[in-house]
Amino acid sequence: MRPTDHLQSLCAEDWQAATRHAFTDQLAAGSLPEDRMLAYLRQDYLFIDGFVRLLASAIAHAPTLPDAIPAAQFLGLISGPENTYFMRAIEALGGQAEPPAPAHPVTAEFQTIMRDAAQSGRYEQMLAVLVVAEWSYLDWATPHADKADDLPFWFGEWITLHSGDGFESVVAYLRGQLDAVWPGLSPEDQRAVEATFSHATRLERAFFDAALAGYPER
Ligand SMILES: Cc1ncc(CN)c(N)n1
Repeated sequence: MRPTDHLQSLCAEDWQAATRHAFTDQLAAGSLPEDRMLAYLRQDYLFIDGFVRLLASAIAHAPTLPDAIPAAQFLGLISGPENTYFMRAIEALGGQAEPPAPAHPVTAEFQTIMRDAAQSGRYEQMLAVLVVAEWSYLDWATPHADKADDLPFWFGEWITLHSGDGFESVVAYLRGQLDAVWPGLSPEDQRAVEATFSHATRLERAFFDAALAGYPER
């Protein structure tokens, strides 16, 4: 079994809940209330801030230039077309990206694990969070790809950004990096990757739970 399949199997229930979620089902059906999509995008824009820094750290820790290049190209996509999508969608939904929204507790926890992974100096820890973030989005978005063109752009482009050949190759690359480093890790470091992978998957599920509920005060 590939190491990344092993990691996913350890948190199968959270993975299933995160990738077959009512939030994304409603998004793909076009029935998600616009205020829920706006609130989600404002929280996710906070997530992207930490994600960009984490991806930059992974680029810095990749063992060779060929290992780093696909991540560097993906960073260009996030900071280019995806960033522009956030700007356009938040504005079209009647909101504003600046000043940033206050972070919901789930968003804050995500920011913490991304910062911890980025600052750990451990490539496999960075990859564990990156693989969950991109693979889980590919998994939920792919079954809805054929509906994207018929939806308002704030729903449709969010599906398109996370499906198709280009995004599949991003996920294949990230999984390939983690699969490649796994056999060289000590048992202790493998357990640490398992913990981070499961934590990140739990947070992906909780992020959609909170967005579906409209970020109620706790
Ligand atoms: C919380 C979360 N996880 C993953 C992704 C995919 N880039 C995202 N935009 N937001």
